[in-house]
Amino acid sequence: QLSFAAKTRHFKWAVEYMFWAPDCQEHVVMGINGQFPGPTIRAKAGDTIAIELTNKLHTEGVVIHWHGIRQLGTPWADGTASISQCAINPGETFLYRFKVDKAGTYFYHGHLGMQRSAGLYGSLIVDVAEGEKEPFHYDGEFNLLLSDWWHESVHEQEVGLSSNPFRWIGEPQSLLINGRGQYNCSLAAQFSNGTTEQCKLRGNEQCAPQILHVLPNKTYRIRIASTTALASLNLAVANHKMVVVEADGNYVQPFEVEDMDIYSGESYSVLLTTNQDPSKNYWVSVGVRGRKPQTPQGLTILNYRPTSASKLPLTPPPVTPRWDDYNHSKSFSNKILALMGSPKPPRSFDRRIFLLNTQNRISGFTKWAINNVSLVLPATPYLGSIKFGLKGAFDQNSPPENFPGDYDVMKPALNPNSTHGNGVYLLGLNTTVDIILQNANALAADVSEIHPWHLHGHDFWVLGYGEGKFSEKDEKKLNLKNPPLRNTAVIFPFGWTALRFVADNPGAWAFHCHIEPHLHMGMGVVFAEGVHRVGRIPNEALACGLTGKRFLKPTKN
Ligand SMILES: O=C1O[C@H]([C@@H](O)CO)C(O)=C1O
Repeated sequence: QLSFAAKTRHFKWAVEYMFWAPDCQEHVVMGINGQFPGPTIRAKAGDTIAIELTNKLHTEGVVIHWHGIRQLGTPWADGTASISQCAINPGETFLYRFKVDKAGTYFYHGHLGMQRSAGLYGSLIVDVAEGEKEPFHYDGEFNLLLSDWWHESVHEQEVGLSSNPFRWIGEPQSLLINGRGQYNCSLAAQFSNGTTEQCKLRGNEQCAPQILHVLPNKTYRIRIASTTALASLNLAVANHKMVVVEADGNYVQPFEVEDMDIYSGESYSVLLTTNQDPSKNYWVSVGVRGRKPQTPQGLTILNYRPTSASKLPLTPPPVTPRWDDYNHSKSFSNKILALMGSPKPPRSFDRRIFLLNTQNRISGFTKWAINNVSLVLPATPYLGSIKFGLKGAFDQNSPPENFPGDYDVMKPALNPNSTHGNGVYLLGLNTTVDIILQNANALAADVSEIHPWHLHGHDFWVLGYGEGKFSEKDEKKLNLKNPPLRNTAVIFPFGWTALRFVADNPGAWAFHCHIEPHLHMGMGVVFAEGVHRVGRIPNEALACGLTGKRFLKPTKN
């Protein structure tokens, strides 16, 4: 007798600051239950996850977002401060209870201020339901959670970004693989002509690399997710090709690559076959793309058993493609197509919103704005204020659907001034929405940066990427046949990206650049749909701002 009953998986977590040495230098990180990164959650599709999260920080609130989980029917568990819930105060506990409905590689992270940059993250892996099969075979698996790390505290970073004159955070000191990097030494020092010392690690240090132990002639699934604050990354395994099979919890048409780009907020699964000389070990390298790299590669080793793991590879680590070789990045992104049989997008849209991304100034402060509105989150979370009709909670005017037709995206703005805002795009329930993300020149001439945009509560189809300003002639380039479903998609410098989704999940949802300092500087919008259909929101999610005042008063409902 087979039992297909889904389980509820219970966890008790405490979030706290602790001393840790992610890259061999001790600093303060945000940990969960004494671990950095936080514990890996493993569940099966259809399971319910129940996490009692206690805030053990001394002076600040906290929330956790379950990145890639759509929160169907539980929008209050999305973990976005000021959007889906009130921040959990020090000493308080909040219950995150939600269903993981779709197998895939996911992660979780803080979503208040820049707490993700402070190290509040971990992996969430959903296996196929009992009795179901993945559409590919593998003998074993690994999980790589990639991040970037600064020695300056996140508090200093936040204040710098919000100061006039502006203080940029600069490039990360280290890249971390599963929370481990090496700052003052390199595993591959012998191959560089620099002055970096060879790391002398025993293997039990917090910064010692996690070695991938494999057997010859097997196929391994490597799950890769990026929760970087800033860096776009490229991953390669020396001498080995990878076959991409999953992106953001959706199956893709398998394709082979020698290296892959991964942007903050994205996840992938690749298959790697151990068909190389088993008497050797091989580098796994992670390097910076899209910004001038000033950060050494993150490294670990693929170790063929029974070869000793301490035997270093005899050749240098793979060379990361040039940071500004965008053709290489575009070629990778354009290969990602939905696996045959995946859900197809509706043939047409009900509403198309153009979102122009610009870097701006507001009274001398440096900001990012969308259609000239830089997002400042309100004190009352949108989910509650919309549901209870508390009109004073945020600007009731809809934010702009478009930008001036004569805006030159190839040049710095003629007038870089912008305004703050907190309005919401109210979407008709079950309507099909197109988003054209339009990149532009930043404040400085000839500069346009990569921005990975992440949507909460939904997956979208990526209909295409293009150069310059989106125009009518681009319409026929859109892929309606087999576009991939994702929750994160990049806009390339001076380019556009077209997305389509169905607004079928009652709730209030963030849509934002996943670069942490950019979100801090206002680079996001909020969508809401069908909020009147949302069930009973837990009181703990409402205990602040105007909803707090309302429900602290004794009322009859
Ligand atoms: O938002 C940003 O600010 C800096 C730079 O534009 C100004 O210092 C940078 O590289 C960003 O991505």
